[in-house]
Amino acid sequence: MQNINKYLNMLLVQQKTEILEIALNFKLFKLIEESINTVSMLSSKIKLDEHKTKILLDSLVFIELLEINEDKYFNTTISKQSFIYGTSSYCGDIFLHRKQLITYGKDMIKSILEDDIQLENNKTEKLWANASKLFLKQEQKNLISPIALNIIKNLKGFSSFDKMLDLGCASGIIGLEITKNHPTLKTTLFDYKEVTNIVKEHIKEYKLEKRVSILSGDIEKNDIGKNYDLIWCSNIFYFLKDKKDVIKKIYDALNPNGILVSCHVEIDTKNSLDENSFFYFLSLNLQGKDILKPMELSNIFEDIGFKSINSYTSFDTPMTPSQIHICRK
Ligand SMILES: C[S@@+](CC[C@H](N)C(=O)[O-])C[C@H]1O[C@@H](n2cnc3c(N)ncnc32)[C@H](O)[C@@H]1O
Repeated sequence: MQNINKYLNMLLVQQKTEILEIALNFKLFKLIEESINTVSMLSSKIKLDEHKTKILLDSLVFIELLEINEDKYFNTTISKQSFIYGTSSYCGDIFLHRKQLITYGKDMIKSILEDDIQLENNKTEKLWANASKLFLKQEQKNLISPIALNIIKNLKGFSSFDKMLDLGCASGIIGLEITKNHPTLKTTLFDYKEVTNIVKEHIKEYKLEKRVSILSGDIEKNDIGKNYDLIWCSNIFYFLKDKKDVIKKIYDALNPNGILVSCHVEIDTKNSLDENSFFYFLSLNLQGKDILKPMELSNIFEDIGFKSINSYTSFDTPMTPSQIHICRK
């Protein structure tokens, strides 16, 4: 008889995520970095009894976020890099937000058994605007921009690009980081109005008011500008009713030889390597938003008329691998 440990072990993941959430909310890694790093010191600082504090710390050792040496706890390289509250590379809110999404997703999953639950559209814009202030800003700055920069700096002709568009920019940080890394590039950041109100603040933070402007609206209904040498477009196609229409709009907005870089999660339901992606997108999928199938985008890019399409998988994108398509007009 085969054992069922694979399925029983799935239940343990929840304990680990709860522990990390508690540690982040206590700003525990910051305290440890400040040498408040014994059970008794931490217990009095976070006002938790010593027995429970020790359990919390030992749990974090098991998930490799802390190390113990004699009676002192120390941050590991990864917790130093990503979980010390207040540092510029802090990614704690990304974890907390995604945990919240997954928890919210549990209700969606129940819709398999119940009537349809749908997100209202006007709420969606507000949700993206709020996410753009904090977690998406952190995620774009620390996790996606380095990948985007690496792709874009290596594009032939990058130094002579004049105009770029970041379509569905959310916090706008990806477009801002690309602009910051080019001496003269002029950039348009496009998203819903409620979202671009937040983007304005980020343009000021980067002091790029002279080179970066905003266009607001609905990608499917409104003008996205023209004469772009480069269009960056990541993680937006899942939300569109007619992808082909929008991709044609992108094509028309590019200069001859202009480049579209598309970065999205594509899921092959028959490929076990896509298991995490499938489950991450499960609640969105249940809300009626299509997951992208392999080849779906590249077929559209080809149909629309892109001359060359260079595609590969990036395993560095947060949580799930993404398919990168570099398409030249
Ligand atoms: C998942 S976020 C991706 C943000 C960013 N491109 C990234 O990769 O981090 C999706 C963004 O697309 C925007 N978006 C989705 N559908 C849109 C539409 N129809 N019109 C304008 N913006 C849209 C959302 O407001 C949100 O900011």
